[in-house]
Amino acid sequence: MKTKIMKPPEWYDVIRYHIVPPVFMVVFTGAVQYLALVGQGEINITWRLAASKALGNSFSWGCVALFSLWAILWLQLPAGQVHGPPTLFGYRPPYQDNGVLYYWASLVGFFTMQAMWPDLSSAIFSNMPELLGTLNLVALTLCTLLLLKGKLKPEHRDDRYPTRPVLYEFYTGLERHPHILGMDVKQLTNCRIGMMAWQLLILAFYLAGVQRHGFSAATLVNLLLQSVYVAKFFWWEAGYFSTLDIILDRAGYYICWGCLVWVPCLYTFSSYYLVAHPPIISTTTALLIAILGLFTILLNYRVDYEKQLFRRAPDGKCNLWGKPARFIEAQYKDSSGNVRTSKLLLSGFWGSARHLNYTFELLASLAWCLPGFGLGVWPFLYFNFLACLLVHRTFRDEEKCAVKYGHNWGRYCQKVPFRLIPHVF
Ligand SMILES: NC(=O)C1=CN([C@@H]2O[C@H](COP(=O)(O)OP(=O)(O)OC[C@H]3O[C@@H](n4cnc5c(N)ncnc54)[C@H](OP(=O)(O)O)[C@@H]3O)[C@@H](O)[C@H]2O)C=CC1
Ligand SMILES: CC(C)CCC[C@@H](C)[C@H]1CC[C@H]2C3=CC=C4C[C@@H](O)CC[C@]4(C)[C@H]3CC[C@]12C
Repeated sequence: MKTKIMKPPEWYDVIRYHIVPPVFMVVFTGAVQYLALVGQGEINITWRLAASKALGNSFSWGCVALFSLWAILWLQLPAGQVHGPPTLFGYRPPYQDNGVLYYWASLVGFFTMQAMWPDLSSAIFSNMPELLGTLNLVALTLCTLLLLKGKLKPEHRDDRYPTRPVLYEFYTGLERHPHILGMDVKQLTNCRIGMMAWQLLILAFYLAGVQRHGFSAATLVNLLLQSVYVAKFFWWEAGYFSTLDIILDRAGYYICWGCLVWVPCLYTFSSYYLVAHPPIISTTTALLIAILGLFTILLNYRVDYEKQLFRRAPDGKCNLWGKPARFIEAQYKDSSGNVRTSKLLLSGFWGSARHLNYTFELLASLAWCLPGFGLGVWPFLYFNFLACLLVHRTFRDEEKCAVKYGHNWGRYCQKVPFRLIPHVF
């Protein structure tokens, strides 16, 4: 059975290639400057006020330069290497395998600086609009360089695709595995800058909140849950190199600007908001939220781990939930037309729904937003964004699998009919 690919109507292409990218970029880039002011409790947000912060100041440029150099340094130091999955042309991208060490070293560095300058965290909070302005400028410059590099000096054959409107290319990016100064750009932007900025910013916001209002169990739970989640990311970093962001997405505005600006702004927003708007939930409620959050983070990790364990096991031979793993063998063709075989797991969590990792991810994010309960909709901004992102990503991922595996993907979907919630959706 062949998968029939329908050609979309012309108006759809006009919207997709000409309208969506510029509109999204203007809205998202502007939203960051707006949100930075909302989080600080600013009531009169005007264009003039937002624009006055958008160029940054000496503090923001200093912080961004120092932190970027630190992240770059860790990608230049001698370290072990891990490889991502081969591209259709057989290239296996190498990555530095020192994420856990980088995570702990960054925390030690931050605490040392905080001890030397006790006002550091409060200064980070107050200068957040300028910090995001600086990150915006740096990220937009990087995306421009990536576009030029992709046009003039692409590194791999797989990265060629038909020429599209330039703003579309700027938005999606051109190359999948570009290198600058010998570093893998996505490892730098996604893993080392975006994820570590998330950790350091929420820590700074927590300390700024304590300096303003004293200790609160709710803000501690908000910090702890996200810290466990981010630490888990660095522990699992090698697994991240097999995800859509790395194997499918190209390095452009969506991924690189997203990790350099959107993650520091939106992913940290629940913590940022709590600095100027102290939580009102009780300590007991905070404890219950902590238990819910830790449990869902663990489950999210477990789903990813089951796939990793299965894919690494020779011939897929491993035990899941006390029984030998069951699977479907699915053939696909690489770019040279060679038929290869992959395995789709039918046991454990992957036999209950096709994307249970997303469901637990969403519940975990709800847990760290809940300390802001009673303070309106803003503390839940990240949860709402993530719900849209993950539902969209479910369809994007399944489209990729349907094209790759053809009727075998259909067989898998028949055996595991639910996407996110068993027996519901
Ligand atoms: N906070 C955030 O913003 C986000 C967090 N995440 C998290 O990142 C992690 C990784 O997510 P992501 O990469 O999106 O997706 P997955 O880890 O779900 O990976 C999807 C891929 O796994 C393979 N696959 C699908 N079904 C099976 C199966 N039954 N058996 C074996 N392999 C299968 C397919 O790739 P193949 O071609 O190899 O077969 C598919 O493309 C998750 O924990 C997720 O929650 C994800 C997105 C956003
Ligand atoms: C243009 C923007 C509004 C959208 C930008 C989206 C990106 C910033 C995010 C898209 C997918 C996200 C991630 C995927 C998987 C991840 C693994 C997880 O364990 C940690 C988080 C993350 C790296 C996450 C980071 C943000 C995205 C790249």
